[in-house]
Amino acid sequence: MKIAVFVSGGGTNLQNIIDAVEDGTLPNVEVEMVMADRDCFAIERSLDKEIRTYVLDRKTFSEDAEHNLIDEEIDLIVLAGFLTILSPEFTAKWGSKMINIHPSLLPKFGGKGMYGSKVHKAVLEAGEKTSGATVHYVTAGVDEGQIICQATFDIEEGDQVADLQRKVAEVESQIFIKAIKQISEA
Ligand SMILES: Nc1nc2c(c(=O)[nH]1)N[C@@H](CN(C=O)c1ccc(C(=O)N[C@@H](CCC(=O)O)C(=O)O)cc1)CN2
Ligand SMILES: NCC(=O)N[C@@H]1O[C@H](COP(=O)([O-])[O-])[C@@H](O)[C@H]1O
Repeated sequence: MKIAVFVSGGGTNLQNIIDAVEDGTLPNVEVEMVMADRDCFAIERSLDKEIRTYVLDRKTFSEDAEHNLIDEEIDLIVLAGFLTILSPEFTAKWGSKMINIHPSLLPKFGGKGMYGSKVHKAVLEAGEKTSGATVHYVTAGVDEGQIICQATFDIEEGDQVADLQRKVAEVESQIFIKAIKQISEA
């Protein structure tokens, strides 16, 4: 299964995918290309593994990404810490072959404006006792696609944003690889 990974940030989830391919956890997955919507450390992680890497303008990302995908026979697009909202045209074409990981238990704490540490801040301010991560298909509406899998963790007394970021990263690594593996074996 040939995948394209879209990134915007540190690339922790991209690295988890690269590592899972290399260690045999994802035996029939190949990371064909990485596309970034800004300069970010995920690009370094991609170039380090000599993966074809594009850095696109976020204002025209959907159109430019579509151009790069033509004739590549990509089986799955994976949004890994990706922060640009994709066009309705792009999601209509790729939605059934495109997944995203979100750092909350959707449908809570999702949608436009809810990304990165903003999510964890909102979860803490709401007084939630648990949080987690969600893998879902991607539709025109932000974070509204069919949920594929979720993982939860307890929020402990005194937890701050950094604690939730750490706990989310642990569960994201588990469920993202699990979801990609399930799709690759379907
Ligand atoms: N059409 C879709 N595009 C994207 C989806 C989706 O479900 N449908 N998921 C997001 C990922 N995401 C949460 O998981 C998410 C990403 C970004 C935002 C957001 O509010 N972005 C800001 C800009 C932030 C920046 O560029 O620094 C904004 O658009 O104002 C919310 C949720 C990926 N794309
Ligand atoms: N709504 C999108 C969003 O908030 N994505 C989140 O960005 C973080 C960094 O990802 P990365 O380290 O893989 O770049 C991850 O926690 C991911 O869930």
